[in-house]
Amino acid sequence: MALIELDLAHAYAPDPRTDEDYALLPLKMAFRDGGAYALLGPSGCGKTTMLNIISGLLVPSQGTVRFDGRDVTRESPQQRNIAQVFQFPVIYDTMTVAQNLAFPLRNRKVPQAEIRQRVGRIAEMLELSGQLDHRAAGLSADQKQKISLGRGLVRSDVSAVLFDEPLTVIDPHLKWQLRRKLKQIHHELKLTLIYVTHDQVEALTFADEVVVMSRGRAVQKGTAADLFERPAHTFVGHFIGSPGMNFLPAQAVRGGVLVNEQPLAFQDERRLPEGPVKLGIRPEYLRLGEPGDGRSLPARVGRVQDIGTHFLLSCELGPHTLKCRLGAEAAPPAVGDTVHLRLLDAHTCFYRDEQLVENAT
Ligand SMILES: Nc1ncnc2c1ncn2[C@@H]1O[C@H](COP(=O)(O)OP(=O)(O)OP(=O)(O)O)[C@@H](O)[C@H]1O
Repeated sequence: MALIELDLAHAYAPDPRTDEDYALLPLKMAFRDGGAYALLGPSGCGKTTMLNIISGLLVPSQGTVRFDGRDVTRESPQQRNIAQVFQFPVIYDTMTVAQNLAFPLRNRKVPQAEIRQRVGRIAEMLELSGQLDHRAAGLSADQKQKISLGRGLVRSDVSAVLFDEPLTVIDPHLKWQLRRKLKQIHHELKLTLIYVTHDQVEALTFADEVVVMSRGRAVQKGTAADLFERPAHTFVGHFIGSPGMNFLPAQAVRGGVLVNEQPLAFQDERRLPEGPVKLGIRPEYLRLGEPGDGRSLPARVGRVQDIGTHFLLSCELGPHTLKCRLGAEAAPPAVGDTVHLRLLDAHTCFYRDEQLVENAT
């Protein structure tokens, strides 16, 4: 396994007459030895490009890739000792499950006893022990993809295992189980895993740290809590959470902020640079407050959805909509009511030029 360091950018077709059209904007990033990471973002944001640069399937148009300090930028996946699992199963139908799992080890001339032991362990972890002697041809797409996952994980000497949306073909129920299983396997085998997905639940359940990407830019790398509590960019606020963070234009003034011309007081001491800001608050951190408490914003309830465990209110504040998640224990307000939405201080974030403004407290 290896510490992986990227200091690079990539353009597929650099155009010398204009600025290069970057699929990956200049970035510096490290993946620690033994960590579980996810690259998360919408279609076309550059996830696969980054993964292919890490694996060696793609050479970046500028910069370097280092494994444990060694420059591997021009080395192949084999030279880098990378295992990869793709969206669709890559297995040999004529071989048995055991032979498929053993294949990467045989290729490396691993002793027979060790192959047996390692294949047995991986099969057990992925609940494939009962099918080891079955021919892969007769198995379902789910089972075949499990074998692909097993082949990716079977070697203990790899620098990293890279997964590109590996659960796409998997049935939703099994997907949930496999996600947890992968996390458990990571815990036991301590391999460096990097996992590409556009599904935030998948990324957040699997990874210790998630790299959120948007339009070729890695906008934040952090734990699930970092991304939820302190999105570094408004994109992360929108993208993470269901629904995402609410944003309101505001004006930072001495001693507080103005929203819709209304002063809003915070109990903790905020010292924001004065001027226009965007206020960000997650639906989970809005409560029903009292009129005139100086900490709440009046809004009109536009919609109430009963989600079972909670109510989701859509409240209108002038031209803006604020989503508010309320516990199901109390009766929710009715559509058309005026409510006073109280913002929980510690969970309120401020943005300037879409970037988080850190509080000087
Ligand atoms: N071989 C290629 N040649 C030219 N442009 C490419 C090539 N592969 C990807 N791109 C472009 O680079 C950008 C990033 O693509 P990439 O496949 O890395 O995104 P992604 O986040 O993995 O998307 P998806 O989730 O749809 O796979 C996109 O604009 C894409 O059109």
